[in-house]
Amino acid sequence: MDGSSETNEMQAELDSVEAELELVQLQITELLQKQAELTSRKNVLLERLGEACDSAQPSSSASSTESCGHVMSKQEMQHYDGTDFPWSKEVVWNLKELFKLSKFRPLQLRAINMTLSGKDLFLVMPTGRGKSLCYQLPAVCSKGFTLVITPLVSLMEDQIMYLQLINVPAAMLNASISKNNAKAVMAGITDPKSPFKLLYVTPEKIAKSKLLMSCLEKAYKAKLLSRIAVDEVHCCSQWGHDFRPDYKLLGILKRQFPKVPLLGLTATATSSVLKDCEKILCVQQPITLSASFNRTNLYYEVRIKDPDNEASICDIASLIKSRYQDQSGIVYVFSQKDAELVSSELQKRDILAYPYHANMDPDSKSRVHREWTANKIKVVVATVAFGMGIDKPDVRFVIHHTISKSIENYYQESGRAGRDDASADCIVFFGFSDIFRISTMVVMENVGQQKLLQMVDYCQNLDRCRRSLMAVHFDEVWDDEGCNQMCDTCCRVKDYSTVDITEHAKQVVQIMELAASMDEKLTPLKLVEAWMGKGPAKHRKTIKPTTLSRQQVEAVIVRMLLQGYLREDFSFTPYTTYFYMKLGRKAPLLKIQSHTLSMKMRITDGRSAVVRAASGQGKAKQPKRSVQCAGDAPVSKKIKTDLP
Ligand SMILES: Nc1ncnc2c1ncn2[C@H]1C[C@H](O)[C@@H](COP(=O)(O)OP(=O)(O)OP(=O)(O)O)O1
Repeated sequence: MDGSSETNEMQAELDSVEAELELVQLQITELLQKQAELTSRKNVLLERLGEACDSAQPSSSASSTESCGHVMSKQEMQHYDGTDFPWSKEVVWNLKELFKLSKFRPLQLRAINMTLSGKDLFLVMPTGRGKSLCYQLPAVCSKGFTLVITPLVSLMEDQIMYLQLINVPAAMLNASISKNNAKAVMAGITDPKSPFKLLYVTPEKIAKSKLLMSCLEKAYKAKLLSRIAVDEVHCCSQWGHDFRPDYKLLGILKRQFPKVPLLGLTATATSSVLKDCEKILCVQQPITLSASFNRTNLYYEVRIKDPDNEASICDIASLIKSRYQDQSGIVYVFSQKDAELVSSELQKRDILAYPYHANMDPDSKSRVHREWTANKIKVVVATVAFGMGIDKPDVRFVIHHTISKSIENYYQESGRAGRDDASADCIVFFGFSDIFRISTMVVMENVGQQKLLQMVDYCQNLDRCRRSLMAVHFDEVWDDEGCNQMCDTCCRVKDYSTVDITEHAKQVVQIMELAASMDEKLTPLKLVEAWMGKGPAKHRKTIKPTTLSRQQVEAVIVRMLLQGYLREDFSFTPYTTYFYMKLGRKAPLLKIQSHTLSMKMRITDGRSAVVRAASGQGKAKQPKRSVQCAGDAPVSKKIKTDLP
């Protein structure tokens, strides 16, 4: 054997050893990932178990209290649920006489007593549970005024309207108010008689107005600045789902006014997001109060979306007409165009539906909002622009025509339902092509893809309680019992089985490799077609068309995407973002003989019935349609989506 062939042989062996090592590494990574997931679940369960066994804690369901740095004992916590503080009489009086409320909801009194005691606090409470009261009521019971940082002008306006109604003086500073008005408000900040109890400002104002900061400085010295409330506090963190750059500068408040208690409020922050907010806002050892996110009165359901747009709207229309006749609801859509289209299609089917999106003029928007609130309009077909500040108590359904971009977003959007604590339904229509429409939109967002895939995972799941899937995202554990059959998976008879999809997945890999060998990129639609033997002839040469149905084909592709056997690949032009499929980091594992991949699949044709009425309103029991999900087309970046 000459030297060069020996070298070639060694090189070949080295390549093969390296390839094998890479596979081993992948397997190790996969196992480590699994280990981390299980360990974290174990820890959460242990903690919950400990709480449940702790007889000193009478209620284990509704709340938990932590403090970063020091841990507050349960007794100490409970102390703040009491009514023997110097301000308690005034607090209770105002609750009843001013706010016209009969009693506190879970954690409200604790939060109010803590902030009135001067503690820095993060209050994590589901949307619609009454966070605002936790700073509005203390504001009324304190000298001077409370500074409230709010991201949206519309939110401020709503709050001020409400406060005026109950005779609580409040003011706001934002770009939309007149110069004279702004001047009067600035003067009020330093007025010892405090003409307002709450001052609402945008984070931009804090970041940009030196005059405002100097007025606040004077108010601080005169002890007129009683409290700082930062609404939607998760906007501080890039890890939150709604990062806003101006929030990052709010650390100045605690640096300039260290003695003023700060209250951060959010409906969606995880503990890591809160840790980040703590640093950004320069608060030391804040107490975190978290109310349970479990909205027990909401029924969660996922339906497969018809790939034909008109048919999908038709499905929604018949759902509304059969289940929610004369009831109030929201249909969330992906784009402004969808809002116009879906609402007009619903109107054609005799449903009083109107669109709402960011591109409408302010008058039309507020008219739709007003008339819907007054029940003159039954359904608002909206983009996510219809979000913060929507506080209609009797919303009986929130239907998503397109999936949300994350579980957190979904939780918040669907959470507009059932604020009056009566039953309400939250239904998502899950379509294959929608995944990629949204994917191109969130591609530039930090962890945007990851969050979208979590949402997809939620939708594709067949066997786990939807509540428990959501709970993970809020560091909570809600078991199936806690669901009380208030989601479709807990209601449905078991109509799925675990199917070995290894061979199918290998076929997909083969198609991808064939396309790569032809220097061709495949969109999800082209991949589906090639696998089903419908694409261009060149794709069909070596690969036998699959025997799976289109719905199953799409399900396998989604599974492979979720599990890392496939991944997204984007290509950008100034006007458009194209989405292609690529082999994922786990694809080489399929070359190993012993490696298998499985997934849960429906054993019926998808027509299994939901066995229980949805929300106690005589609904549900609707058979699931057996539909096929469409593939994709490259998505234009110019689609107006109102994504935040
Ligand atoms: N103790 C209470 N009893 C009855 N209703 C209450 C109570 N506290 C608040 N509410 C009502 C007032 C509002 O109509 C509704 C929602 O309150 P709100 O403070 O706007 O919620 P929130 O701030 O937690 O929601 P979001 O996250 O959407 O801003 O609940």
